Amino acid sequence: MGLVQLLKSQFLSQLIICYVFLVSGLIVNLLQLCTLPLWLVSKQLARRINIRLGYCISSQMVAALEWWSGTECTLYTDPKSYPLYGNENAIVVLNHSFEIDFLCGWTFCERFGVLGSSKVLAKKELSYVPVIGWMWYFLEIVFCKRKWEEDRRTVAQSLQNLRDYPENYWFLLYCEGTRLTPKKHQISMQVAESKGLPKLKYHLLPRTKGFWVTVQNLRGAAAAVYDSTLNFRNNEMPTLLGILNGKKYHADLYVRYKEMFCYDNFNNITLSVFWCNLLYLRDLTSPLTCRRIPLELIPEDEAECAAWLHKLYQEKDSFQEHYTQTGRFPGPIVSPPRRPWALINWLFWCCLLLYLLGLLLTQLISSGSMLTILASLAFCSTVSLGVRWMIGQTEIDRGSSYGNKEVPLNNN
Ligand SMILES: CC/C=C\C/C=C\C/C=C\C/C=C\C/C=C\C/C=C\CCC(=O)SCCNC(=O)CCNC(=O)[C@H](O)C(C)(C)COP(=O)(O)OP(=O)(O)OC[C@H]1O[C@@H](n2cnc3c(N)ncnc32)[C@H](O)[C@@H]1OP(=O)(O)O
Ligand SMILES: CCCCCCCCCCCCCCCCCC(=O)OC[C@@H](O)COP(=O)(O)O
Repeated sequence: MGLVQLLKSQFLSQLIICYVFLVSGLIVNLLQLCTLPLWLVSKQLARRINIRLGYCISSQMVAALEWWSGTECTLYTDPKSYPLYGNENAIVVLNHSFEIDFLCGWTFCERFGVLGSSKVLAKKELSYVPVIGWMWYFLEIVFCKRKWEEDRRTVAQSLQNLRDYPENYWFLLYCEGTRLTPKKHQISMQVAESKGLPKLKYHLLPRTKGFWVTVQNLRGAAAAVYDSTLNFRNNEMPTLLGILNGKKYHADLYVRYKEMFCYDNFNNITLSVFWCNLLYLRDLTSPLTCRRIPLELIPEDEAECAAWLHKLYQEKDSFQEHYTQTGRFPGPIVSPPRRPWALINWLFWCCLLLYLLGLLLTQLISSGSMLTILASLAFCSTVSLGVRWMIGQTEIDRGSSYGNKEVPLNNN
């Protein structure tokens, strides 16, 4: 083990990273709170400021992945769709199998310049997590209780609010609704069987209502769906603690781009693909090629949209099978390079907060008061326990019981 690796694995280094993240995060949360009156005066300006404040927090986690752990992220996609990424609003559909899949998603957001503005349909419980959850409140993240009777109205309303968002964003949807575990997989395949759907090997059965409501409410605001499939090399199951330990992983992300909708109803679909190319790609040399999926191609009818999504997941499953067999996704690699901004932001907060910590410690030691020193130690322990609890939110073993309950087999 080299000296740098040894340094990264030390508890003290990790404690410092967590301290900087937590304190800077709380400062940013406070600044976000201060923007509240501005919402009444200029909503768009308040949103733009919050995008930048949010970036200060989320980019620290991206910096930890890219610069501390040195994790590499490879993108497999269509070079012709590539210039659109980050320059249009899009709905991203991603598999939910890994503890740090959200962080890899963030990394791609960072590389395409949409990190501060990126959105997600997140479970309500995450809104209570200090720093990240509180930041999300100001970034107008859409929360759901995973109870459709309650969500159908609130989710639609929150999505409507995003229609006039001032900067480009990616809206992330984990249609599986929860992380993959063997038990959840087994139960969801029972549901698939009861619905007469083919079984999936690598995914849970997607929940279709969130996807339908998102597509319906973002029509005209988002241009496309980026169907993304993530995997890690060497069958690794990366963790946030691994990242903090400086462990390097290699993520592969496939964003599909095939002319996959040209088969069912040749005449109509061919025509719409042609118009989509005209509208979005301005490339008429190959009118049958549907690169990323334009929103116009997704059925408006709820049942048809659900069937469309189920088919998409069957195809996602085949991409994972391809990855398992060959160790790569289909298509060319067009990886965007990491940018320095996340690192610069991180170094800024490190310098500022370590300087302040140094001042505080000097004062503490020179005061010589045992009570103050003990109180400070107790405070530090509480902070580390708090951060450990936050990290626990990303751990699959500590995940929710959603999708764990057996359902009657005759459920149609
Ligand atoms: C170029 C680069 C491209 C890409 C880069 C990649 C990504 C970057 C993009 C953006 C990054 C942005 C942010 C990332 C940061 C952080 C994110 C972190 C975490 C947040 C993630 C979460 O919190 S996931 C959990 C919350 N989200 C969801 O649940 C979404 C999916 N769920 C739904 O859509 C649901 O439908 C719902 C939530 C809207 C409602 O749920 P509810 O349970 O009430 O209803 P359902 O309809 O789903 O359930 C009833 C139906 O389901 C059937 N059923 C029952 N049991 C099961 C089962 N075990 N499995 C499947 N289906 C089941 C049941 O039969 C009912 O069927 P119906 O036929 O009646 O529908
Ligand atoms: C600079 C680096 C500092 C790192 C140290 C600080 C760590 C702080 C950790 C913040 C944690 C907040 C993470 C929110 C994202 C969690 C993503 C996630 O995966 O959520 C799970 C849900 O999708 C589904 O839940 P389940 O039903 O599977 O249960």
